[in-house]
Amino acid sequence: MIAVGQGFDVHQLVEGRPCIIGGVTIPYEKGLLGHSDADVLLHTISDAILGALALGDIGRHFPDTDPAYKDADSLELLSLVWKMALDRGYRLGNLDATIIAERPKMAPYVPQMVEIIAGALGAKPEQINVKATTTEKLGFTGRGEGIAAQCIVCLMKDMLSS
Ligand SMILES: Nc1ccn([C@@H]2O[C@H](COP(=O)(O)O)[C@@H](O)[C@H]2O)c(=O)n1
Ligand SMILES: C[C@@]1(CO)OP(=O)(O)OP(=O)(O)OC[C@H]1O
Repeated sequence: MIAVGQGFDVHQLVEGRPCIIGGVTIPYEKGLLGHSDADVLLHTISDAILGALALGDIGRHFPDTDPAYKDADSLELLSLVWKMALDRGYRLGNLDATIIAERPKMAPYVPQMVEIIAGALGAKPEQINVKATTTEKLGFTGRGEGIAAQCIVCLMKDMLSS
């Protein structure tokens, strides 16, 4: 059986916060604002996995009103989400994600992001694609007010498992 899911997330860029994307702390003058560490890429991947499992979204499982998730490490949240997939007998087929940001430049950090995501999902780097695009200075991403990310995942399980 194959299950696909998609995710989309946005976080505002502000001064005085670290810029953590795909588990990598990127040197930049601003960082992403959120209840957690605001890792927009790991959030969209988590949402895509939850989508494939028909389990809602990360806000449902880790509410932003719960102090337990204040400054939470999104890699830990992704690991909890991935356990939900494993518990249901799924493994990763592949994952394709896009970071939408005018700045900072993501390309130098993408290989490290892929390694981190593959590690969290027990996958090979070949199963993970992370890419980035600007919006040619248009819109909130183009003005550098925020960063968006989207993702699609394909999960697979043996027809004999429930
Ligand atoms: N924040 C970003 C945005 C883009 N890139 C890389 O630059 C290439 C060109 O981007 P365009 O928006 O002009 O298509 C793109 O292919 C990305 O590899 C980046 O590293 N960081
Ligand atoms: C990740 C959570 C954790 O409380 O908080 P935020 O960092 O605000 O991120 P968001 O993308 O709004 O998702 C909601 C929450 O699950």
